[in-house]
Amino acid sequence: MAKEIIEVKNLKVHYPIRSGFWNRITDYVRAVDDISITINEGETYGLIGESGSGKSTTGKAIVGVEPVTSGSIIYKGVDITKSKNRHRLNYNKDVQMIFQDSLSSLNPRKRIEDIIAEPIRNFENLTTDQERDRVQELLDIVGMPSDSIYKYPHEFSGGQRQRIGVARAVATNPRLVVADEPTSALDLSVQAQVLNFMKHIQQQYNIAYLFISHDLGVVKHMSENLAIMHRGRLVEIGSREDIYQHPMHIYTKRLLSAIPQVDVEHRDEHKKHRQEVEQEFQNDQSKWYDKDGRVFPLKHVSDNHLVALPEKEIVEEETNDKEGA
Ligand SMILES: Nc1ncnc2c1ncn2[C@@H]1O[C@H](COP(=O)(O)OP(=O)(O)OP(=O)(O)O)[C@@H](O)[C@H]1O
Repeated sequence: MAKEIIEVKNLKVHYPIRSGFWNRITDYVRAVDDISITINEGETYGLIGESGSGKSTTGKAIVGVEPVTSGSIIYKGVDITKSKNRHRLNYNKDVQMIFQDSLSSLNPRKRIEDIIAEPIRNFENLTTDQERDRVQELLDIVGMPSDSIYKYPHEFSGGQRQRIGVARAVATNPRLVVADEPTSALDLSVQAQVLNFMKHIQQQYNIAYLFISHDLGVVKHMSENLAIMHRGRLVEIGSREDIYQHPMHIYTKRLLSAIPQVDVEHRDEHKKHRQEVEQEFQNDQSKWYDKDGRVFPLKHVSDNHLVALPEKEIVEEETNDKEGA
């Protein structure tokens, strides 16, 4: 059975909105609103949703760079949102992040050697020679030439910088890497290369990824499990098969229909399907949200497949399944 590495329970990150003469809090942006996910050792867990759905905030809260409003993040049996002691220190070593924009996330004034060595220096006491060997080894793992250590981030292409970002993220030998849209700024062909070597590193070092993306197409062959996020909430959670073969929420179906079609023969058919799904999504919004305009809580449709629909809809889905069987 898969061993879990991290359990996020009822996570909320709310930002106050202030207004008026006294600058009082009048409302909150519910960037993350009651999210629960479990990531297993060595797996890729896809967190998917459109811009503004709360994916990055979830990722940053897990890494610990965004304050949590409520909820818990359990690592090795400890809630790290409450623990500031040595458990927390190990957590900072074991959980790392890769960012979308490698140009702004890598310090432009530092050489690659220092960029990659920085996280190692925070947690280990290596001699200069040991440290250089380690950096060389990491560069080798991500397929970068050894003389890269003397260079600066602007001397590399986007794809190469992303490799350097990955080398930095895995430098401390982490158990979980939160990868926030790591390929979305790259050309398609480079995207595939980066995904391939991320997969390769994962297998070699048994790293789990929380892979954040707006595109269900990108994570299709990477993720064992996926969570679909919308308006700060989860609308569907399931295995790769659940999400790609049996999507239940209209929002998941909409994201699936947005995957670009390479198959020229079926392009018109795909376009028509996309329009139908979009129409369904727009037509009956009241069906997908509660009276306050919020996404419904998740409910089980099978052991690991959960969907955010009103009770009535789920019963109908189950009945249909039985009828079809
Ligand atoms: N520091 C902040 N203060 C106030 N609101 C914020 C803050 N950070 C994020 N938000 C809001 O929270 C919501 C979720 O943002 P978030 O960046 O997590 O979404 P996202 O799904 O990652 O989108 P994108 O891919 O565009 O980054 C958005 O409405 C955003 O404007």
